[in-house]
Parts: sequence; C-alpha cells; structure tokens
Amino acid sequence: MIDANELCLDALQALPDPMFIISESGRYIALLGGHDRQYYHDGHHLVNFHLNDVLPADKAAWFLEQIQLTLEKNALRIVEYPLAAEDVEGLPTDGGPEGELWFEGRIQPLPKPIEGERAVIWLASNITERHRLQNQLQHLSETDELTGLYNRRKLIAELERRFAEFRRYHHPLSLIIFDIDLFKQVNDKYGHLRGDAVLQELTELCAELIRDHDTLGRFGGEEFALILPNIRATEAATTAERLRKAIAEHSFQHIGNITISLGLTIAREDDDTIENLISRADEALYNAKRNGRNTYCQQL
Ligand SMILES: Nc1nc2c(ncn2[C@@H]2O[C@H](COP(=O)(O)OP(=O)(O)OP(=O)(O)O)[C@@H](O)[C@H]2O)c(=O)[nH]1
Repeated sequence: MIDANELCLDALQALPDPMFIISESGRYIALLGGHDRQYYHDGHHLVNFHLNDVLPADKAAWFLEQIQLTLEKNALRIVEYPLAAEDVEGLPTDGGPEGELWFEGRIQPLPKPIEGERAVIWLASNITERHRLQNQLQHLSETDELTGLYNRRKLIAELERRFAEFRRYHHPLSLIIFDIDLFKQVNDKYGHLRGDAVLQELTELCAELIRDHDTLGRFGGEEFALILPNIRATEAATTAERLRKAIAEHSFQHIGNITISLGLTIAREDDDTIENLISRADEALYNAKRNGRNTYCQQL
C-alpha cells in the first residue's frame, strides 16, 4: 500500500523548480526541489538564514515587500525578477547557470503560521530563456528593420507618453516630421537598394545630431519623426535647421547630395490628442515642400 505522506515528501523533493518556504520576517524556513543544476544553484545553505543576511539590501527589501503584499492579499501572486548567483551570499558557484537569471516567483500564503509566524511558499521558476525571447520579440515589434530606429508603432507610443507628461506637468514638447526630397528619383536612378542605403546613412547622420532624450524614429517610407521633449519652439527650430543643413551638406555614398524637408510643431494646451500634433507637423511639412523643399516650416 502506498504511504501517502512518503509519496508527498518524495514528490516535493522531486519538484523541478525550487520551492522556498519563507516567513513573514524573511527567514528561509525550508527549501524543496530544484535539484537540476542546469537550471538552479544549490540553495540549501540558505535555510535558517534571513533574506537580509544573503541578499543585497535592495533585493532583500523587494522580496520582503512581495511576501508582505502576498500575505495582505491572501492569494497567489506571480512576480518576475532578475537574480544572479553572485547576488546570493554563499551560493556555490561551481555548477548551476551563469550570469543574470530571470525567475518567475509564484508566491502563495501558507494556511497556518510556522513557529508563530505567517509564511509563504515561493516557487521560483527559471524563465531566463523566455525572458530573453520576450525581450527579443518586443525589440522586433518596436524596431524598424532597415534603420534600427523605432518604428511607427513605438514612435506613437512614445509620443503618447510624452504628450501625457505635457498634459500633466506642462513639460514642453515638440514634434518634427521630415522626409527626403524627391526620393522617388533616387530610387529610380540608383535602384531601391541604394535608396535603402541612403535611409541608413541618413539615420546615422541624424542620430549624431540629436540629444540623448530625443526620440528619432521611422514614421513610414522615407518619412521620419523626431520627438523633442522639454524644449522650447525656438530650440526645436534650431534642431530642425541643424538637421536640414547637415543632410544638405553631406555627400551620400554613390549618390552624392540629397535634401530633406521638415515640419515642426509644439504641443498646445488645446490639443486633445497626439493626432492634433501629428496633423500640424504634417501640414508644416507639406508647406515646406510647397516652399521649394530643403527647408523647414512650423505650424505652432
Ligand atoms: N529604397 C527605399 N525607398 C522607399 C522606402 N520606402 C519608401 N520608399 C520610396 O520613397 C519614395 C517616395 O516618393 P514620393 O512619395 O513620390 O515622394 P518624393 O519622391 O520623395 O517627393 P517629395 O516627398 O514630394 O519630395 C517612393 O519612391 C517609395 O518607393 C524604402 O524602404 N526603401
């Protein structure tokens, strides 16, 4: 006949992921499972130590906060966090995965106190590979393949974020939309691949001319957008002129000189959405084209 207690214990010991039992004050009460050294280090020495004894202060505080929140909610909580073997005092470094690992922690309150203290089960699954893929996917979904710049989707999200800051804190915000003049002729004369190379070279040139917190992205086709937070209209106009001049003076590989036209606007108190900003910048760009190209116009 099967001994249910023995089976339970065997099953717990064989858990693929480490299961910590941690008290409300942060003491490791027990550790079960997690024996595969391909995914986990041996953390058995942690038992009876306190989170503060073995983790850097900020990490220990974060773990304690998660335990507290779980006990308050009295329900399962799922968190994701990075942790490297070097972060954990006394962890044997021979064997076990290297570098920063990402974990999913499934934290569940225990029904009864242990030695007078409330406690949780903290099941830690190594999700490093999943995390890496998620990052890669996110990067792909936000990036324009040809230029490596933010794509339209990410630009819109970034503009939304900056516009919310403008509405909330009245931080000034400018938007420049620019596009290459007569780019169709470049493609027709030199071919699409050379045209692509121009888009890449132009990207590198522009990236050198903007501030760290400005956001440059490809809005679509040969159209780019530059989001300039915390800048006055006059400074944004200086940036527009700087870009225009730098492009006009640059000799692009194989094709020589090209020019761009730019439309500039700033966020206004009566703007309801970023669509207002985008359409004013577009209008300004259209005016720049009408004014003979290789220039910038503003629609404030
Ligand atoms: N090589 C290349 N060309 C592109 C890409 N995206 C858009 N284009 C080209 O950009 C050109 C845009 O042409 P138009 O909209 O007529 O504008 P334009 O010739 O630049 O003229 P203006 O904007 O009026 O100065 C088209 O020939 C598109 O094929 C791209 O990824 N690579």
